[in-house]
Amino acid sequence: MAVSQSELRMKVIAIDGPSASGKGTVAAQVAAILNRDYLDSGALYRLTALYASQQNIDWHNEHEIATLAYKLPVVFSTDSILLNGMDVTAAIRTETIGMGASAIAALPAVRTALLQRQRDFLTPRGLVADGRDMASVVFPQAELKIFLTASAPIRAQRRALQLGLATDGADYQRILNEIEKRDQADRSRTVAPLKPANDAIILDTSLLSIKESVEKVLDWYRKI
Ligand SMILES: Nc1ncnc2c1ncn2[C@@H]1O[C@H](COP(=O)(O)OP(=O)(O)O)[C@@H](O)[C@H]1O
Ligand SMILES: Nc1ccn([C@H]2C[C@H](O)[C@@H](COP(=O)(O)OP(=O)(O)O)O2)c(=O)n1
Repeated sequence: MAVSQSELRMKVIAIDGPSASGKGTVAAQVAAILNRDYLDSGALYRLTALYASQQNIDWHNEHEIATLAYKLPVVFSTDSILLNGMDVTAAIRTETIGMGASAIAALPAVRTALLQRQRDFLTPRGLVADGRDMASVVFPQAELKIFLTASAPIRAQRRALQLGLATDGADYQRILNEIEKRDQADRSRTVAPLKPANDAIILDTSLLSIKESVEKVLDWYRKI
């Protein structure tokens, strides 16, 4: 009997999860080991938020931001991201832009505008994609779906270390507050909220090293 399109498994490993859980790090390493492309979908939301702010467009202006998102002039290369010819690799990583990304990500027209752009990253090489809705919306036929998480205090410590800040005191507390605020916003929105897909495997990395987290994903991949 013929297999319908909806039954076909896509050569995609979807890795979703909350902020600073390690999705990007694990997804990029798994992609390199399996010789696949890597999609950092959050970067597209961050780029859209940055582009809007550069043009003084309010992050709640759904129509204008969706229009920008459709024509985002972005070039991804191995170690940099160019927006309109400008290197914005570091500029999109600030927590202000993270909050902006989270705000515009709640607008349905913006998500629709970025949908095809994300799907276009899939080539015959295969893809490892990280974000919030890789498994539920963008690649529902992904061959493996992981929901990567860790406790909020551990994620805040990881983010602090990543930014070269102390893992206690005022900086840590501010990062923890920002992480919890963004998680809450991403979980409670009506479109594509942050939550594990029904068929996702939950990987809590609170007590795991990066190497162990990558190994877990590869172990599951070998079993599919
Ligand atoms: N399992 C882990 N154990 C310890 N640190 C980790 C682990 N996974 C990721 N990290 C570190 O946590 C930080 C945040 O990871 P990142 O991949 O940027 O998260 P996300 O993409 O989910 O926001 C990075 O500095 C990364 O090296
Ligand atoms: N697939 C995605 C990816 C990101 N987003 C939104 C929600 C997030 O708070 C922001 C930023 O995402 P990003 O993955 O870059 O953020 P973190 O690295 O996890 O802190 O974008 C989304 O709604 N859907």
